[in-house]
Amino acid sequence: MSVIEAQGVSLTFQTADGPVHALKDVDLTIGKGEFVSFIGPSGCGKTTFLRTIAALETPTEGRIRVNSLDADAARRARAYGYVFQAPGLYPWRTISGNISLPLEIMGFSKTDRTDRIARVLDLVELSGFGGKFPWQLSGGMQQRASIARALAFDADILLMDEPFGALDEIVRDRLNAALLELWAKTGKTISFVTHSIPEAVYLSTKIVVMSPRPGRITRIIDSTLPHERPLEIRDTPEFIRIAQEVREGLREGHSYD
Ligand SMILES: Nc1ncnc2c1ncn2[C@@H]1O[C@H](COP(=O)(O)OP(=O)(O)OP(=O)(O)O)[C@@H](O)[C@H]1O
Repeated sequence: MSVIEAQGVSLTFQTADGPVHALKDVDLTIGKGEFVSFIGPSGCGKTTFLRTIAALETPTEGRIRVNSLDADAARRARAYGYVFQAPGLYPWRTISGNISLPLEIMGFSKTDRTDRIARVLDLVELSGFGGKFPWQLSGGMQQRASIARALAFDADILLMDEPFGALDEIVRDRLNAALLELWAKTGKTISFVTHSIPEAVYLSTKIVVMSPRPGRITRIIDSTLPHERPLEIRDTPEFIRIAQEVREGLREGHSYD
């Protein structure tokens, strides 16, 4: 069953310096429970594509369907949680208070909010930190809190825009493993933007390689790795082969010329 469907999506920004072709003829189907990573150099349209799925941008051509709804209707139906590059937590609210905010806006009852906050804090292994303020937590913990916030209203889709890009490699490794565990536990469909080849290969069931000017898909790679992935899987020949395929895809798009 397809959860996200893009058909012939193009998006051109009109700027003072002329048109910028952020997306060109993007066709993609994401099935239920898939973990799809978008990889490509700066400016290839990864963020724009995620924002288009979330109805934060409107395609110039083509169409997007999310859970069989158009992108606007899906946004109103709260079909997904969105995790941004920076945690974006309000410093004057505790971690629980930050997770609670969207739930308050959506009109969840106090009891329901308390239950949901406890459940998502547990999912991201932050139980016991709900009463802390963001500045009392490390960068990795803050990013986990922002994931908890996106999970709290239990949408079955998670859109993640390079959530671990600013973190050091050790923390990132841990969060990658935690995210896979969470994905296995919840069965959510995840769209994930990254610049990192190992991160894309480690996490994904499908890797979408993109290239800039105009932003387009150059290759879609279905992962042959098993769903169960200890971090050591990164040293296996199969992992290295898929990473090589991603690298070739990037080169094909002349991304690093
Ligand atoms: N609101 C906007 N107005 C004009 N141009 C824009 C706008 N948003 C994005 N762009 C341009 O569209 C292109 C795609 O940008 P986008 O941010 O989607 O790329 P990206 O692959 O996510 O890059 P990065 O990896 O640096 O985040 C870029 O050339 C960018 O400058």
